[in-house]
Amino acid sequence: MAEAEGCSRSYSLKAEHELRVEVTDGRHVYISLREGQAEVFGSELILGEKLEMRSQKFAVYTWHGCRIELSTDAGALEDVTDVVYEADETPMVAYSGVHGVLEERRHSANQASGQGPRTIVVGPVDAGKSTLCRILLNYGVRSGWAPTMVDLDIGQGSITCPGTIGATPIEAQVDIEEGLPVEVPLVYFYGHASPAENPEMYKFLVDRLASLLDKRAQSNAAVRAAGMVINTMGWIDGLGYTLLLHSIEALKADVVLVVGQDKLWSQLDKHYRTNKDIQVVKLTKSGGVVARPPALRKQARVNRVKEYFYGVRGDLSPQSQTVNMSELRVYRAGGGPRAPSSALPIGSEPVADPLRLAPININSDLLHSVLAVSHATEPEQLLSVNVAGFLFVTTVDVDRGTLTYLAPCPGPLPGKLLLAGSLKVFFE
Ligand SMILES: Nc1ncnc2c1ncn2[C@@H]1O[C@H](COP(=O)(O)OP(=O)(O)OP(=O)(O)O)[C@@H](O)[C@H]1O
Repeated sequence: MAEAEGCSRSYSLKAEHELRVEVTDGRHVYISLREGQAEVFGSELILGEKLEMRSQKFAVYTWHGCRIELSTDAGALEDVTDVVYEADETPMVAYSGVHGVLEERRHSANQASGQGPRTIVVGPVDAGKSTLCRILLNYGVRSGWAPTMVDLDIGQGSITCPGTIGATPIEAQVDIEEGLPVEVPLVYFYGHASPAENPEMYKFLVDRLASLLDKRAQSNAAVRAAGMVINTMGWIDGLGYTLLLHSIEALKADVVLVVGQDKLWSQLDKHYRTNKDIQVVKLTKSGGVVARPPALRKQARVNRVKEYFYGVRGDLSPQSQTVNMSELRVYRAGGGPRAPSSALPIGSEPVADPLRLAPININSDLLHSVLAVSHATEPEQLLSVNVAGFLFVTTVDVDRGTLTYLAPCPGPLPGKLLLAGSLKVFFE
């Protein structure tokens, strides 16, 4: 049978327009800038360079007009994309205005050897928070800074595996094909997909991350002046709102960007009205943001774990290793009682201590779990020390007393202590 031929289509975009492309899951399309200038979420396209966009939902935006070509290896564009359309209304002018304000603050901080803007992006799910963070980070990089990206969204994990919070300096524009750089991020393992599982532990880890970032900023004037861009989770009601306030304060955010919900903006604006150090700004959500139903969100989590082990392009070779269970020491937080009943007032129930670490028996419950390998040398340090990497449990053989895991690279583990949560994913 003859192979299907590829196709290409050209799009001429007017100034301040964008081409929105939703690549079908599991498919890819190529984009290439043919004339003018354009960017994808703040990362500039290079004239003539052909980029492969896999399963991504993205927009090519132009400030002054451009010509873009979309092409396939085989078959029609419609076979690999859910939708492609041009939009003339975008919030990019407002986003660029925010960047202008952050720039002024960075320059003032630089001159005074002070702290640059610590910007936190908040809003409901599917508001375009991660996208706005990426645009602001890219604009910061293009202006010569290396701002710190902080990710508090444990559900998706834009820096590394889901179930974590972390930070990484952004020194170059975010790679359009690969996403955020994953080298040397500072990562803490929370281990669950929702902060509701153990809110005290979530707060503890945010505090820990914040204090390390403070230390880093204190010792480096350039890092301090460049500031931070902080991405948050989309849970903004009840406990979610309380955790959001905690994150704003722990990370000493002074610019709060609210995307996609007037109610949240109004709540935060009221809450910080008397605080002259915190500016709350309302921003419009882009009409291009693609909503993900819970099933797709779950699938995105699985894909993210898979990417950690196999790479975005599937070009990494994780190692499968089988070890005796006795060689591993796995702990979980939040297990044991806070105090024995006898020590509590009559009638009160012992409450589980959310930060207590307890060793766990290795059995089939751990199958398909993501485990964090800690840099900690003692179990007591497990929550306060960042993680070195992750393992994925593929087989537990209770009869033989062995456990088989996937690790990103061969050789001995960088640490002997492991942390487990409730995060499980299923992939072949
Ligand atoms: N202008 C746009 N055109 C096309 N796709 C877009 C545009 N803006 C954002 N998207 C896509 O919409 C999806 C959701 O956006 P994003 O991840 O930024 O939202 P979020 O608020 O961070 O989501 P979450 O609820 O997971 O926190 C992403 O796949 C993103 O690439």
